Amino acid sequence: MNKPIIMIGNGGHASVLTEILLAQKETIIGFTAPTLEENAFGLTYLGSDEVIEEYNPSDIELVLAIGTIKPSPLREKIFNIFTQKTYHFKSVIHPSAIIAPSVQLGQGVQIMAGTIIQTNTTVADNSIINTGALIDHDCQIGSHIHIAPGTKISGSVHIEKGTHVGTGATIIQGIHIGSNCLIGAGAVVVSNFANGIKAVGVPAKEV
Ligand SMILES: CC(=O)SCCNC(=O)CCNC(=O)[C@H](O)C(C)(C)COP(=O)(O)OP(=O)(O)OC[C@H]1O[C@@H](n2cnc3c(N)ncnc32)[C@H](O)[C@@H]1OP(=O)(O)O
Repeated sequence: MNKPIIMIGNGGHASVLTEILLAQKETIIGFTAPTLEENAFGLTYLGSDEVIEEYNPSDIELVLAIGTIKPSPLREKIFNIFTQKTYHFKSVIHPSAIIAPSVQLGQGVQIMAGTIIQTNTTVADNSIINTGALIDHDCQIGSHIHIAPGTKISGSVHIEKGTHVGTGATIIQGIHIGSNCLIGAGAVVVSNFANGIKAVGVPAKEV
């Protein structure tokens, strides 16, 4: 039997994940947030993140439900704090996602509706592949990455940890993008980018 879940976060991204989990008949104990908040699905407010430690790591699973719009250390920090304490982050995968059998997924990945992930691609821990994103063959998507809605990533692209690829961006084949980069919405990436770069436009240029 699946373990009951605690959601960390209560924004729009949390709502999308909650709806997937409820449709999959998962049991959600409640959610954590810094302060008492209403929840769109009537989930119970448990308190701030520290309350999680009242639960035995072997009795529950966590879902990191905080969304991001740019590189942010927060998701990585929370993931590391709780995995070091032996808590496990559940992956959330929408049933409409098409994921090739050879794809390797890390812990706590979130694969939203309408995504396609092709042969031999890897998606490492705690990354979000958001609604309708396409990732073709042999890509390496690092940990703590957000591939925003509608992004198109061609074959053999390597993206390092913590990078945000903005809504509707396109990346041609074989590109390497370093860690903690911000690729703007709608950008067309045709050249490599080093760590920490912000790039926008068609073709994408560093800004
Ligand atoms: C389910 C979800 O919602 S997930 C969320 C997904 N969201 C995203 O992926 C958002 C990605 N973010 C973006 O594209 C942002 O516009 C950013 C990060 C590239 C720029 O944001 P900021 O740093 O705040 O820049 P700001 O909005 O002040 O604009 C600065 C300039 O860049 C331009 N600009 C901003 N974004 C882009 C873009 N994506 N492409 C080209 N130009 C851009 C602006 O027009 C402005 O130009 P100007 O100086 O000539 O007027």
